[in-house]
Amino acid sequence: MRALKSKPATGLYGELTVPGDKSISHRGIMLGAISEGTTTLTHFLTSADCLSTLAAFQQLGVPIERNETTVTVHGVGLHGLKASPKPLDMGNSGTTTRLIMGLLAGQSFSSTLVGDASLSKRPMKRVSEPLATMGADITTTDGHLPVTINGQQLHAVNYQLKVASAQVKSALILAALQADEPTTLTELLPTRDHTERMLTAFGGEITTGDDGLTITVQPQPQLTGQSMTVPGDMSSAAFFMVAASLVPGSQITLKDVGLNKTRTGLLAILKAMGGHLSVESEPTTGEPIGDLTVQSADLKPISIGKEDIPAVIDELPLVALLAAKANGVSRITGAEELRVKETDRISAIVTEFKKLGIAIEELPDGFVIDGRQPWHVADPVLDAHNDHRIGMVLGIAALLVDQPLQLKDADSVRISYPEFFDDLDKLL
Ligand SMILES: O=C(O)C1=C[C@@H](OP(=O)(O)O)[C@@H](O)[C@H](O)C1
Ligand SMILES: C=C(OP(=O)(O)O)C(=O)O
Repeated sequence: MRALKSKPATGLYGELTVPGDKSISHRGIMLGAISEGTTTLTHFLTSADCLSTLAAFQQLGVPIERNETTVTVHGVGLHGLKASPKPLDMGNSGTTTRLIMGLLAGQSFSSTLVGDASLSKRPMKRVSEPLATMGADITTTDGHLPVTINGQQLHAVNYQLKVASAQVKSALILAALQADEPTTLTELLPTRDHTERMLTAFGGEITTGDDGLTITVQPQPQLTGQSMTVPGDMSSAAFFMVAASLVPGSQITLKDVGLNKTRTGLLAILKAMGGHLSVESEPTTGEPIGDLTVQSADLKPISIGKEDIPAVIDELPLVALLAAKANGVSRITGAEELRVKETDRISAIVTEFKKLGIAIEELPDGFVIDGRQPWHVADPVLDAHNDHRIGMVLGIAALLVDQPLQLKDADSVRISYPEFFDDLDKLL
């Protein structure tokens, strides 16, 4: 149990560089592993999820060294991975699991994937079924982990994705690299495109059509190791953007944050709600980055739906918190994917926000929140539900309450942001 900081006497103030992007750190290891030569990742995210990816690739025979946040991957090429003598432990990481399934489906050996209790409840058929259309031989346990993958020669497909998911898309891209012919994938909505951008940087041939939805992958590329600095994680910066917006008297600057437009839904939402936010982008050759300055503001309510969700999927608990302080009724719909994250995030947010007396109504695919109702703490013991993002949003919510609150499972922040509470203290 952790005692949370309650309402501060003054606002949040100062500058902060948040840790590296989780999605990009995972992909850096994976693409580095299947490239020829050395890949160096600077500002790598050393959270539990990314360390699960690092350990899994070491077990697949890839030499990888880490010195604090610098990781060196000695690539073995697309055909150089080796069977692991024991099951590969995915820990809590959905991204590691789904992407590695696509990669291992085309290898010349068999693999077994296991994970923790939360990950073992999350759906895996969304990946095994489309991979099966490419000839993959994957057995799940009732659609879940443990999963066994018997590597096969894969063949190309023309596939329409059934869920708006960058993890499913990326699994199919990694499988398509090993197919016999070019593969075409069509997304339902644009989702984060780090795999496409990074694959291009490593020498792969992948194109996205003018519709932004149709992706063509050329098979059997010669990938070459790269050196890259991982941008700050927008999904981590988001906690402090929301804290600074809501705690009166705040002004903070978050340095070198990734500004890929498939990830910046929260910036658009905060602006539409009347937030005080300025963005100073920096010129780059790779992923766009910039500095974000946020000041506190009085917020208006917002309505967001299906099309808005992918660019803000991991920040939706924070959108709910913004809504809980806005001067009207907000509606968040089309977000049923939240029910299959580390916990059912819709149910967890509703349960925990009700403990703070927030007027929140649960919908099958989101929430309705009336920010005009004053908060009244009904239960001071909050629960992260073993979910890093729920734990962190509750850590920010506590700053809006002037009585002591406790947090159960606070340690879950190690999954994506081990230094979260220390970094929050720096700004307080
Ligand atoms: O591809 C990725 O790196 C991720 C994709 C998203 O998941 P879905 O693909 O399930 O939407 C996101 O929620 C997750 O944190 C990271
Ligand atoms: C859903 C998340 O991650 P993953 O799917 O990789 O477990 C997340 O980080 O919020």
